[in-house]
Amino acid sequence: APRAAYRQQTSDLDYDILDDLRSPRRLFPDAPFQRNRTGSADAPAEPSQNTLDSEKETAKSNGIPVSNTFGTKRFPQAIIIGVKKGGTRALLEFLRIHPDVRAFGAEPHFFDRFYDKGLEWYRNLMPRTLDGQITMEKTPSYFVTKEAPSRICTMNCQTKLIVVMGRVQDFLGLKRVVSDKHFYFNQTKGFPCLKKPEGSSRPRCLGKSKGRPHPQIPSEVLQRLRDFYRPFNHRFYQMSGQDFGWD
Ligand SMILES: Nc1ncnc2c1ncn2[C@@H]1O[C@H](COP(=O)(O)OS(=O)(=O)O)[C@@H](OP(=O)(O)O)[C@H]1O
Repeated sequence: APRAAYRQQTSDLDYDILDDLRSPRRLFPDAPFQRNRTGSADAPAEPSQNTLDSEKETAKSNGIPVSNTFGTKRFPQAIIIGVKKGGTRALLEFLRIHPDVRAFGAEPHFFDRFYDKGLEWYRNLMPRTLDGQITMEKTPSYFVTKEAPSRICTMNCQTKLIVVMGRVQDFLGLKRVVSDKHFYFNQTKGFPCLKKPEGSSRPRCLGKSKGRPHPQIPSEVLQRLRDFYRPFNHRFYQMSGQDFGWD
């Protein structure tokens, strides 16, 4: 029988997508595996040594074991580095609809917490990719880790760093495959969710930790926050050449 690829881990990883994975449902449970897509990409960080040593990764889809020995584990060419609570999980999960994107599912926290484990440990976490596919991960705390940029550059200075903002498919040089037609606005969640894909599966939203109820914030606190962030926002508008109108 297929074994769990990774053991469960601490609670502060971004586990929401695992709501879908603990039962072995996936975002598109009934969709065929795209090339070498496996469950291993969705697992939490901290793989067991057995898993790291194992050449053969086995995932379960619809009760059918799927062996994945194709492709190569590569360092990510693109990393979503932030910002926290900016919709980074949604971005990664939606990008993974793209057949040329493969991602490690949980947050590996390599460049902030686990750097001493070494680059090979990190590379081993990654899903296998074929030529032309992009390997990705997301760990929003890299954005607030001062060592992260130089560490990422030590791995590969060409790594594309994504802060949730705009047209990511263009930035990654991907054909625009993922579009509005994949989503619908879910009133209960208050954000876009994936539509029912081809086949019999149901629409899917991200898990319970997304779309939390927000407290009422007193207007004077909001004003203080706006005043505080205004100069930073303006500097950012200048740097990016775009006025986001956050005032
Ligand atoms: N389409 C879609 N799907 C899922 N989540 C969405 C989406 N759009 C925005 N959001 C909001 O993004 C917030 C979570 O951001 P992150 O995934 O970056 O959080 S984390 O930093 O990794 O914990 C989280 O906000 P809060 O619920 O306020 O925490 C989500 O509501």
